[in-house]
Amino acid sequence: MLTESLISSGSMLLSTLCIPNGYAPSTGTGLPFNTSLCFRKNLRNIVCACVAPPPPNNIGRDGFAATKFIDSYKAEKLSTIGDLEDGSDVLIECRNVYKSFGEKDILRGVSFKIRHGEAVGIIGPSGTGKSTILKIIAGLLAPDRGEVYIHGKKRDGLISDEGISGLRIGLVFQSAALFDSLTVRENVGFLLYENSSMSEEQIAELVTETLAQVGLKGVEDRLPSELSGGMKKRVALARSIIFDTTNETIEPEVLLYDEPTAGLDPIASTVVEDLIRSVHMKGEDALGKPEKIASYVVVTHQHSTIRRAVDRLLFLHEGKVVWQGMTDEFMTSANPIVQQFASGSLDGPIKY
Ligand SMILES: Nc1ncnc2c1ncn2[C@@H]1O[C@H](COP(=O)(O)OP(=O)(O)OP(=O)(O)O)[C@@H](O)[C@H]1O
Repeated sequence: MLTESLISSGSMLLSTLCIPNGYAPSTGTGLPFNTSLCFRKNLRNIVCACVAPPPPNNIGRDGFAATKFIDSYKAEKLSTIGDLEDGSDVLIECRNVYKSFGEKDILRGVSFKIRHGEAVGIIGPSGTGKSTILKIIAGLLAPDRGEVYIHGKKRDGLISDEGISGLRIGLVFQSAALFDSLTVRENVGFLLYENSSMSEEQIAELVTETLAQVGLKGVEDRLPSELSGGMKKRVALARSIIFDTTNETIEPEVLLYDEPTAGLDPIASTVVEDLIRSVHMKGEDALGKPEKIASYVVVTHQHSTIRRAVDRLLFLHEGKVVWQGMTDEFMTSANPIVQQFASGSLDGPIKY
């Protein structure tokens, strides 16, 4: 069961995150709980429907606002994605977020927005606070200062906040964080067994379908210990994308991936990178619009993941976003911090 300090209120969240005795997953993060966090109260739908990742406000080209891009984008897309000016397509915003651990100041004024439909990567040197910012977005850690807005609503505490709803946020940990004593089927269907009114047969069928989506077949009855590292990551991915199909409201979803390809060989990395892309843009409704448009954020060190799985990058260094831009700008940036990181050089402003 989750500790009181993490879940102070919000019965829905309590039941969502309740972990039966003996099922504690190994998160590798010191966090004693499951990875998918669902917010189901007071549902509100997002009305905009864009397939292509919309450009962010104030995309920095080495610090300069990309006004030209935004202007041309506005002319082309405003009719379909809603008003960029009023921020209605912003799902998550971190505003001047600070976080320290003891004497260590990790985040020192981090600000950015994640818009509807975006695929965003967070990169930066080790220990710079990338995982910390994901945990703050997911509501697993509270910032010391600054604000986090989920769907336009300020989050005052942790995941238990009442009134933050209509947005499903999943965090896929660096380690797959599966429950060792549960089968793959039970791991993937965990939240549905716990929270939905679906029958066991329906869940089993959906689990099989979802596993097929991530390229796994016939592994439902295996235990995590019987899977390779890459397979475990795919099972974790399946768990994060499974939805209650009997629930009429499809919530927009933001998935947060913490180093999803760490420790994988290049081909397994490609498989996971392509999966991350594919599971988010699938499905069309009767009007041909995407059924479930998700945004996602990937923390990664891998160049292949940057190239294949994300469109926009935030570069975190010394507790701040020091650069942001589109992925194709990353390799050509004149910013010395970015250049050093992209080339892996020992010479430059980043000191180890
Ligand atoms: N719960 C915690 N208690 C104390 N220190 C912590 C805690 N969580 C993170 N830290 C410290 O904060 C710093 C940032 O950690 P974080 O995992 O966010 O970095 P990162 O940028 O994701 O690193 P990496 O790229 O190596 O995974 C590290 O020095 C880490 O040891």
